[in-house]
Amino acid sequence: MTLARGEILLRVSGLTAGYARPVIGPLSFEVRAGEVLGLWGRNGTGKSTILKAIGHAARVFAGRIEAAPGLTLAYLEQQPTRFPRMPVTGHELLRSARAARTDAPLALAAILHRRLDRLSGGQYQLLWVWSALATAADLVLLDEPTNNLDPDAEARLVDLIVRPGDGRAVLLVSHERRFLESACSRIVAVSADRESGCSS
Ligand SMILES: Nc1ncnc2c1ncn2[C@@H]1O[C@H](COP(=O)(O)OP(=O)(O)OP(=O)(O)O)[C@@H](O)[C@H]1O
Repeated sequence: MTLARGEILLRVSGLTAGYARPVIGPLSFEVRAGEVLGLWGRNGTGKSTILKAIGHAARVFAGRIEAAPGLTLAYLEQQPTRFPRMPVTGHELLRSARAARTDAPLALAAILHRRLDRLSGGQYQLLWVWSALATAADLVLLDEPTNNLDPDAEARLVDLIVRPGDGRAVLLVSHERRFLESACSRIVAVSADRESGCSS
């Protein structure tokens, strides 16, 4: 898909989402090409549920999620499963994720030849996030990508996310306001109070 900067890629209107019962909403926001949008809220407010609803893994009770025609998504769930003890390397992970970008930052490039089950939690997390960012997806959904990261690694994560791209967008979920302020061009606050929805 050819992306024009500022074009709306995803529009969420009056969304109420959940599982057996609604847990979040109503809320509305849009994601535009080229932006990094953050969804901020306290633990348990329903941030992950919003991403799951976008990824068709949670139920939509009301409202709409509209994607631009042909939009491709990459979705990284919270707390990625560690690979089992197998001789799978970072290079192989990127190949299986169909990573299109070859400009991995040096710190990551240096560990790509190593087995995934021998990386530290932080190294693994950065590589895992890069495996989504390096795809050709138009919109990358990242759920709590700071898991396992110390402040230095968190700064490297911000560098990965804000790298100049080709118009694709990132939608980030986190309870860490400071991290979102470093990484995002815009932040939407999500409230657990289902009457108050959200605000930019
Ligand atoms: N699969 C599920 N089935 C039923 N309820 C769920 C399910 N997953 C999450 N919930 C509930 O939905 C509510 C919102 O959870 P969600 O994970 O979306 O919040 P969150 O804001 O992402 O939280 P955190 O910051 O702690 O990750 C919680 O009350 C949670 O218990």
